[in-house]
Amino acid sequence: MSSLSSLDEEQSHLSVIYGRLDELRAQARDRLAETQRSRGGTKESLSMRDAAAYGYAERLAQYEAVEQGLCFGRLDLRDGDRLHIGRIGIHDTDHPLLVDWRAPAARPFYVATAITPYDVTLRRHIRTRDRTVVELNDEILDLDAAGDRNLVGEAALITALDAKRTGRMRDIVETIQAEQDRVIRAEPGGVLVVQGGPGTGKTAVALHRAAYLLYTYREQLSARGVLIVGPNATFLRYISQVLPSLAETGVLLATMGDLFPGVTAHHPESPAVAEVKGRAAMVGVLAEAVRARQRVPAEPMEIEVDGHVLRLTAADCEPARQRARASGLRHNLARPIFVTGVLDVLAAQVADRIGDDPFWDDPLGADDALASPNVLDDADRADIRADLAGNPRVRAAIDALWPVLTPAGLLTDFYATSDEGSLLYRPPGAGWTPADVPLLDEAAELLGDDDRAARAAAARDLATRLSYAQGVLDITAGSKSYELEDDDEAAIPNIADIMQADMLAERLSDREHRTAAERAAADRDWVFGHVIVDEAQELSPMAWRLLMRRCPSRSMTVVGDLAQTGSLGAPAGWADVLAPYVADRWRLAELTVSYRTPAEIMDYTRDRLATADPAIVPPRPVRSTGVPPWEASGPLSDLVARVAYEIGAAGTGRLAVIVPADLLPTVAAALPQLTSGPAPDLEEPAVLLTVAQAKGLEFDTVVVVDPDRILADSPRGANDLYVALTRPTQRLGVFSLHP
Ligand SMILES: Nc1ncnc2c1ncn2[C@@H]1O[C@H](COP(=O)(O)OP(=O)(O)OP(=O)(O)O)[C@@H](O)[C@H]1O
Repeated sequence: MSSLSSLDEEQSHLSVIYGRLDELRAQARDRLAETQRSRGGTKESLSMRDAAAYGYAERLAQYEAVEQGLCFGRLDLRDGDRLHIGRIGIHDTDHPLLVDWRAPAARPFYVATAITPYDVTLRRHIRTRDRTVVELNDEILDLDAAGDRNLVGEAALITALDAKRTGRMRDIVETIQAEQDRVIRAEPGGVLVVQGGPGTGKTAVALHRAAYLLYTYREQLSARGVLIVGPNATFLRYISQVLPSLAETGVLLATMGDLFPGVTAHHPESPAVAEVKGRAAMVGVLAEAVRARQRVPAEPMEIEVDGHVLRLTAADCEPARQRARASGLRHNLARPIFVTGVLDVLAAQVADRIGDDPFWDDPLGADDALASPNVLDDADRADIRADLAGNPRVRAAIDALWPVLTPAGLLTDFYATSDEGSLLYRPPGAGWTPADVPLLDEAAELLGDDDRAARAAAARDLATRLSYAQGVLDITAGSKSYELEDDDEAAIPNIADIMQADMLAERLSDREHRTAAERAAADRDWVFGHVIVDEAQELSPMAWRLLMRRCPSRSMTVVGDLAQTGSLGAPAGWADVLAPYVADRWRLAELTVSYRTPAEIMDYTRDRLATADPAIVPPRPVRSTGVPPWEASGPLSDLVARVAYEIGAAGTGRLAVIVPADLLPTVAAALPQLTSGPAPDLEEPAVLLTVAQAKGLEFDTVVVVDPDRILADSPRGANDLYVALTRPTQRLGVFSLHP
């Protein structure tokens, strides 16, 4: 396709673009160095300088990240204009050298067809290696040349799809297809559901959408950040490098287990337990658990104060409890109302005793007023209440009735006091699981923030920073007396001269430098500008509640495939998920073409699942390899030999063996060359995974072990097998183990 003169022409333009990139890089580097060198100034100017340094460093990182494949396309327009499309926008002094793929002007590169050419006469895909143009692919967009296929940049697409996998997902900016582009560039408002079968590019689209939204709505979104939720840590590692531009501006990649700050929730648990924890009914169960911890004494409580016994009965405390509950405040915030009520009861008992005037109805003379049986005034009563409030025994009694509760404390106690035979029973001290996170979040909502622990932690943090800052100042002051004996040198400002310890401590807190994502990760009350949920079919109703709390604007992109649902108790349809939050005000976009899995594997998958679940209809494949899947059966030794052969055939590509969860130890022992474990390194040549671990991933070659067992292992067995069979990009083997 590429003639020498076109190659030369593109090469010279590419060299100009890289030349400009080098200039920009040098500028950013110089400015960063300059900023780092400058010293002194007010607290504000120091913090502005830090922010500027951070910006330059970020820009430099971005320039580094686009070194490979900087420019990948060209559009020739009807009016004679020519646009080069690339990973970032680059301008010369007066005109654009390269248009960012996210800019509106770049859009025709992805959507123009011969039928709807958007004024494009030629679309060129430019393939480069390092800084050299190696191949051009041109499409003339005129109607006569249009075939029946509607793939944009087919040659470049097929090259990308055929490429060997590396264990990391790659960006698709060079070959985004029109149906994908529509999702990527859709308006951010409201909930957009993207439904598509395996390999239709849902994850790729979700990530590119995040990049697009941050580019286009930077003002609104970079302050609040974008949350991307994925199914597990391995998957997040797999996608984390796709778009370096995402790292710049506050995208938080997280699993559900990461979404309760301060809690690490990656402990495993059975799907059946996770299902129960995920039910919507847990909202009422937890609310009841909180009410059950708002007590009145079952038996009268006796509290000894200063040698006298005070009594609290259920009848004494009930009005206080009712008043506190009726306030509508959350548990910890309503507590002071209860405390006040109980202290009133106790103070009245004390006042009755010590203020009792035994002669109140027995006048001593003309000026002994016959008014009240009690000689105490309001100030006396206030003192009594204050004394009682500070009394440890009174405090303990109140704590027993209406304790301050933390989400973790409540949930631990709730599990430990559940029926031992029930799925929810768990002794204290067991680790948190991902399904606990929405419950912790729900508990936090019910309890109201008692932020004493957070405030104490902040105070401790400040104290540490202060002492560190003081240490820095002491060291520099000490070094001054050693090194700077000469008066002139002593005039050079030292850090101790320009900064007080508290100022330095504040700078060390790094507040201004934290991106929205970093701040969001530490703050349960953070509200994101946009939330993207990948593998959304797996989320429980409780998980949805948490996510909706993080996104009250409901600016969300929900990406998934109901046919790949593995979790028990997951929704039957997107309407079920969304109705409680947005009624029917959500949009659906469908992706219909599978870019990952070749026709031979898709045909096999459809036939294999036809009886297990005829409702599963694999998406239309975009290419074929000519290599049909193989089936075999035999003892473990045969599997070992088969896998060894496939590892050889995969060459530099990646291979995965996917097994039912309970077979993992046996197969791992027989095939030690496979990497396995809770967080396997996908960049290794060959890995061993369960179906749950393989979700969302892909490999050049996949061997699925014991498909019948995968089918039988779970009520969602057909969906699990569908996931397993659709992971390969090139070769599939299916092996049934016989003893
Ligand atoms: N337009 C495209 N150009 C090049 N590659 C693409 C394109 N769209 C998707 N792909 C590739 O197809 C593969 C599948 O994409 P992705 O993992 O995003 O699919 P998915 O729909 O999320 O799949 P699953 O449901 O199985 O998780 C990836 O390798 C991705 O890079």
